[in-house]
Amino acid sequence: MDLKQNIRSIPDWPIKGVVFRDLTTLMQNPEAFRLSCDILYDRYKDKNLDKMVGIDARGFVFGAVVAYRLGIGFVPVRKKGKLPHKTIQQSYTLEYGEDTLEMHEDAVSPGEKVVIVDDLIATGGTVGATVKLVKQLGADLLECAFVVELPDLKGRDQIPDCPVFSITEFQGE
Ligand SMILES: O=P(O)(O)OC[C@H]1O[C@H](OP(=O)(O)OP(=O)(O)O)[C@H](O)[C@@H]1O
Ligand SMILES: Nc1ncnc2[nH]cnc12
Repeated sequence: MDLKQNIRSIPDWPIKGVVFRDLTTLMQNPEAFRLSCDILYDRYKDKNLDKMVGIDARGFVFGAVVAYRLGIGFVPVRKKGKLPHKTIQQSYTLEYGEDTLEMHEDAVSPGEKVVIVDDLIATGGTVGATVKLVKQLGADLLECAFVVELPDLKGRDQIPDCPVFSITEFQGE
C-alpha cells in the first residue's frame, strides 16, 4: 500500500504558499491507518520504552494507538492553556504562525525512555519545542517519529542531537 496516495494535499491552506498535507484522509482509510500505526509499533516493540509523547493534535491519534499496542503510557503535549495541572512551557514558530506548547511537569520522570510522535514534521519548530520540554524533565529521548516528513523545510536541523524517523516524505512536489 502506498501511504502517500492516502494523504490529501491542499494548496494555499491555511495561508497562501503552503501546501497542506492533510492526514485525515489517511486516518479514515482503515488499511492506511493501521499500516502507519503498525510500522511505528514494529519499530519500537523491542525498545523497552516507558512512554509515548504525542504532540497536539494529530500526534495524539498515532501516539495513543502505538502506546496502547506497546502497553505503555501516553503523554500529551498540548497547546497553551489546555492542561490543568502545573506545566512547563516552550514557544515556537512553524510554517504558518507561532504558538506555545505545554507539558505537565510530572508527565515524565527523569530517566524514563520515551519517543515523541507527531503526524508531520515541516520546519521542525513544533517538535523542537517538544524536545526541549521532554529534555527539561530529564527523560531519555530515543527518537522522534513522524508519518510524514517535508525534507525541503529542513525540520531535522531543529533537533540535531535527536534521531528522526519518518514513514513517508513529500520532497519537491
Ligand atoms: O514542523 P512544524 O513546522 O513545526 O509543523 C508541524 C506541525 O504542524 C501541524 O500541526 P498544527 O500546528 O497545524 O496544529 P494542529 O495539529 O493542532 O492542527 C502538524 O501536525 C505538526 O504538529
Ligand atoms: N505543509 C503542512 N502540512 C501539514 N501540516 C503542516 N504543519 C506545518 N506545515 C504543514
